[in-house]
Amino acid sequence: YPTMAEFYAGKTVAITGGTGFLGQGITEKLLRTCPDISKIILFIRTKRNTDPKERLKQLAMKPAFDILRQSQPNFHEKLSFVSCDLEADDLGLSSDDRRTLRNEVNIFIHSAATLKFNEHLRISYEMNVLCVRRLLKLKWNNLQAFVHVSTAYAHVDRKYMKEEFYDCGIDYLDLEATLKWLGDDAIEKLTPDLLKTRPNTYTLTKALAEDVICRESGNLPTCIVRPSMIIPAWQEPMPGWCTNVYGPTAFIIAYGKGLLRCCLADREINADLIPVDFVVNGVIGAAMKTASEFIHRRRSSGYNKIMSSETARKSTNIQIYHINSSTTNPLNIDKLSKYLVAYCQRVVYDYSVFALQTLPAHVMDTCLSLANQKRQFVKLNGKIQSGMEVMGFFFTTNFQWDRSNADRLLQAFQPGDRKMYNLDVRVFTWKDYFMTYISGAKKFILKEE
Ligand SMILES: CCCCCCCCCCCCCCCCCCCC(=O)SCCNC(=O)CCNC(=O)[C@H](O)C(C)(C)COP(=O)(O)OP(=O)(O)OC[C@H]1O[C@@H](n2cnc3c(N)ncnc32)[C@H](O)[C@@H]1OP(=O)(O)O
Ligand SMILES: NC(=O)C1=CN([C@@H]2O[C@H](COP(=O)(O)OP(=O)(O)OC[C@H]3O[C@@H](n4cnc5c(N)ncnc54)[C@H](OP(=O)(O)O)[C@@H]3O)[C@@H](O)[C@H]2O)C=CC1
Repeated sequence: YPTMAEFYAGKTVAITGGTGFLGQGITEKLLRTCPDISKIILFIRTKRNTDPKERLKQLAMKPAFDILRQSQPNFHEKLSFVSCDLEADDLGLSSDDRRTLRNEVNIFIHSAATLKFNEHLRISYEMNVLCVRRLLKLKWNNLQAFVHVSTAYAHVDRKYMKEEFYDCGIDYLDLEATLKWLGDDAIEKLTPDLLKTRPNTYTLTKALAEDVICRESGNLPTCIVRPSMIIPAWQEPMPGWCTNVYGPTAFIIAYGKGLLRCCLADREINADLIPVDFVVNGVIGAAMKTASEFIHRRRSSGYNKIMSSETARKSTNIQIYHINSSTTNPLNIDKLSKYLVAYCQRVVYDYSVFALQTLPAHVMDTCLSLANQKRQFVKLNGKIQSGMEVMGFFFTTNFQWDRSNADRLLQAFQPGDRKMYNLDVRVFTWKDYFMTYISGAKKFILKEE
């Protein structure tokens, strides 16, 4: 395998979700560490009346690029965009942009998704599953790697996950046909039956998307990266860097602000959290390995007929990489217990929340009202509790992951790259990292010094 910088020299990379947390990290690292990369094309939609062109400008000003801006002030010249709407039939792409993508893109990274756990199944399906089907059909002429970002929690109907495809129990073609004629209310009623033991529509649709990759990617050089819960950066682009409050981040902030005291969690479980820089390295490295092997095989790429799920799973050579922490550097929730009260029994949790959070929130709001100020604590407490409801499943269930493939991926990197694109989480201690996490949340989310 070549070095990462050699591999990406002269390459055109396209990224969906480039405006998101992981996408920003990937874009920054590629530009900073692979100086001869030709171009990065970001899929950007119009959002809150801001068009993609303006959003790209705003993106280049974001903190993710602060370090890069110092060494390469003109880095934005390598960034371009295609205007998209990934929920639309034609992905919202113009015919010119389709042509550009078909002919120019060498590496494609699909990171866009809706991450809302409780999203309506129709929206979650369209964004997380149907969009993947549409992207695979783009008739890529020069593609060397198609990297699909999934999640280590895609198959949470199991307790132990290998880096392989699993039967989802639902055929996405059947589901897609059903969603076409069912109304939104009926879908909502049917959703619990479809989820079975899964906690939410997010995990179901991410699992179905993997089935799409398995059955429909044909000869395209494809791989899947499954990160666990992505949290602020350990080191890159800067310690603590983050852009959202997903996963435990909202709770850590709420805890720091004195709004959270109780957690619906089992102390025995290992929390699988992974700083974003390791995931960025995994995606960049997986693309390099997939493409290098593809170039070596000199197989023609192209879109094939859809295979049955079982045949596809038996015959596939698509590599899957678990980028996680608990396999090699576990974080036991018990270690957090001096900071908060964790209850795994529902009834005890409900009473504790009432006594330690809800009641004080009402008292505080009453004081605010008396002082003629706006009430806020009851509303905030409600948000924290609804967040805890959707996260509770993950805080009370223990999972284990095999990560042999991810370890082999690191071995495929040139010795000089193994540090710069490290995937081995044993290099930090959780105690030290948490100081970084907390100061990152303060700086990048709360905008406090
Ligand atoms: C010291 C305390 C430590 C506590 C630590 C506890 C132990 C840690 C154990 C860790 C175990 C491991 C966890 C594994 C989790 C696996 C997850 C799977 C991995 C993935 O693939 S990533 C997907 C991650 N997705 C999310 O995290 C999304 C979670 N959020 C949602 O689903 C929704 O936002 C939510 C919370 C249901 C609200 O939805 P909705 O009402 O429709 O509104 P919005 O989404 O528009 O958001 C409204 C409002 O809520 C804020 N928000 C977002 N996330 C949370 C949250 N987790 N808790 C509380 N509030 C949240 C959001 O920012 C919005 O705020 P505004 O102020 O803008 O209104
Ligand atoms: N964050 C995490 O903890 C984990 C994430 N993952 C996976 O990693 C990937 C990236 O997640 P992350 O970066 O954290 O998420 P973010 O929410 O930060 O980013 C999501 C990205 O998807 C884009 N997107 C969403 N809907 C559309 C749409 N209809 N059209 C075009 N773009 C759209 C968003 O664009 P816009 O800016 O326009 O909203 C944004 O760029 C996802 O596939 C997720 O499932 C996996 C495990 C854990």
